[in-house]
Amino acid sequence: MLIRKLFRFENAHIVRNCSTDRCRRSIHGHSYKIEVLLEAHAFDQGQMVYDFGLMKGTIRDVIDGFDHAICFWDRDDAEYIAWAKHYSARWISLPVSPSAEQFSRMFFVMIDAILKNTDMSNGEADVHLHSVIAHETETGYAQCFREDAYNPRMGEIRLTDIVFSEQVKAEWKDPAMLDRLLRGDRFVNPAHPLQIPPQ
Ligand SMILES: Nc1nc2c(c(=O)[nH]1)N=C([C@H](O)[C@H](O)COP(=O)(O)OP(=O)(O)OP(=O)(O)O)CN2
Repeated sequence: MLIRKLFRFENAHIVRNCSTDRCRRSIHGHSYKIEVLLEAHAFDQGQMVYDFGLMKGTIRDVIDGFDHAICFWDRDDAEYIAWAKHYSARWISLPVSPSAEQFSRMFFVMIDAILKNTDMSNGEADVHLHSVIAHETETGYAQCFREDAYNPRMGEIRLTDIVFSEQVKAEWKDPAMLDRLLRGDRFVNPAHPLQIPPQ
């Protein structure tokens, strides 16, 4: 079974080398919608694949890091990158170009790492990330599956190569969240007593 949670943010970019002239030479923004699809073949104790509320912790925080920020490919022109960093407190440097396709891959890699580093506390069985859909506009989206996220032919995305500005990190609920993720620290979901005992 699949479940899906939708997140939204506003973000600006240029996508170099693409066919659309407005897109490759002019800074423009999008109201992104990110769909996170989780899959499991058994339920937790609440008879859910994964409680939607649990996705409003670290997963929501990392996605919200992109809100009101400018994203640039770390191979872009050095002068442009310096300008973006100077004039925008919130910026993110990416190891790949900020196309919808690469956004979906990048979020897959980040959310996959978060879930793999999370200690489940409510009997979740085999919940895992199925795919991530990045809607760039009302009419265009990209969907990343596991085989896309780690496909070197699409460019390698290492967590260490996604660099968030100090302002972005300071606005996270846990400003050390990324460092903790990179160190492999565990994220622990809250435990709670059951109202109805299991059969
Ligand atoms: N496959 C992709 N194609 C394009 C991407 C992309 O990320 N992946 N990105 C762009 C631009 O960012 C552009 O702003 C969005 O393109 P488009 O869908 O053509 O935007 P419109 O606002 O013109 O959409 P309409 O709904 O058709 O008016 C270009 N291509």
